[in-house]
Amino acid sequence: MQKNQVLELEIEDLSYEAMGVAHYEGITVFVNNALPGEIVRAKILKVKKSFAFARIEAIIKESPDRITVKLNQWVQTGLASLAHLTYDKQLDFKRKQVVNLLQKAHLDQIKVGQTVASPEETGYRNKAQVPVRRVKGQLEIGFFRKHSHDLVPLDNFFTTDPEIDRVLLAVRDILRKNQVPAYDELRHKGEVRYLEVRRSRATGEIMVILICLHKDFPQLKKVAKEISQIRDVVSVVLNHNPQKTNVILGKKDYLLAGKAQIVDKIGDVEFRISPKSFFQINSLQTPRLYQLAIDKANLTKEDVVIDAYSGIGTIGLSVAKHVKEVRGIEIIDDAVKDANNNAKLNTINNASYVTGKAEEIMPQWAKDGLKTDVIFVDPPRKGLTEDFIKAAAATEPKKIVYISCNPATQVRDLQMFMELGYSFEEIDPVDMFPQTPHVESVTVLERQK
Ligand SMILES: C[S@@+](CC[C@H](N)C(=O)[O-])C[C@H]1O[C@@H](n2cnc3c(N)ncnc32)[C@H](O)[C@@H]1O
Repeated sequence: MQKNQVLELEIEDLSYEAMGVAHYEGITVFVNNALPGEIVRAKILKVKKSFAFARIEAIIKESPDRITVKLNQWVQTGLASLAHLTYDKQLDFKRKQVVNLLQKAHLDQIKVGQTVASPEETGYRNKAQVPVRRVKGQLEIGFFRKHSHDLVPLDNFFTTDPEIDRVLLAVRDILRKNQVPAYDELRHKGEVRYLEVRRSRATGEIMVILICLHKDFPQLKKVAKEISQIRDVVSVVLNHNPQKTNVILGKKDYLLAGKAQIVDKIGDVEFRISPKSFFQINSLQTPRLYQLAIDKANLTKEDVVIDAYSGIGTIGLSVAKHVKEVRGIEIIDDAVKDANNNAKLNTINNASYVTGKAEEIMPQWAKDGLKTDVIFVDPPRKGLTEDFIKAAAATEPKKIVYISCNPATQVRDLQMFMELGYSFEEIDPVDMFPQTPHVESVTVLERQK
């Protein structure tokens, strides 16, 4: 097989990154935008030892599950790389990810529920973070083409709340009008690197964050004032990122206009959200995810609960009214301050949060003899560490509720809990990210007597 060769391929499967999978002369070929059951003519873009990447030149036989996507760029950029598949089949694809992982781990007896559909299939995101670059002489916002830093200009972000799109475009036009230079990555020059916009579904409040190379530039005051006049914008913040790096956010935030936080709600609990706070991005699906976890945990008024990887306290504060006490652990100090303030804001007196690494605090608590009834974990994609898992098991909770945004690390961690005397019967996938291949999943581990 050679680069630029054109081959006829039969697509057998979808990879976990939503690429069509075919085989040719013992080599696995990943074909962008192709669906199982399709026969395509594809051009080879890159060849490695045992796999290759290809692009569709023509679809010879089309899948009945393919739908026409209004803007090809949504799929090309990875913004919505599953948008060409019907929503029902997207849900099946996510369930199958979990089934395959369990099979690989020889856990075929575990039941996998149907993926819980999102109430909204598009326009569900409460936050957008988009690059700003100069394209053909003009400041543009958009998304990078997959595996590159070429900006594809966009004015409709499809999975984002349309009210956020409205503000993104208004800010883009203000930057253009005031001739603010976009960031130039090659020369490490210019001003605005990214735009972030967050919107509360509950209150309609909008926060705009300009992520900039310098913390000041000549047009900044005027630009901030004009942005603050866009309808529903209540907070304008500058995040200063002077580094030559792919990391989006810098360390420092400066309030330019309005308030430092916006208020959102999950169920009946209010949350103040700061620029850097992690907040689940699918506003309507989040309460369903938490309710599922709460129902599965069968909480009682006597329970002492740990909320590990707690962010601004969303899970712990949502369960506080069902239990005796909640203790949270989170690594980002600002998020911990927000969590404790959010407890006060909602007059929740039985929840408190501490700053630290969950894998260090948990062993300490275990050593101090803490007895807990239920531990909720909601770690980042890399999952839990061995130290955390051992310490969690050593505190002997009756149940461990594991919410995960990466079923691969979740299944790995569940196997370790099994070795330590815990078992589980079922995993429930929940679709928090329609049109993308991301899978969220929930399971409850129970201690064996
Ligand atoms: C997937 S988020 C979940 C946040 C929260 N439970 C929610 O649903 O909004 C994971 C959180 O874990 C935090 N985190 C990452 N590594 C951590 C660690 N080693 N110890 C404690 N928290 C950590 C992150 O800062 C982030 O807030």
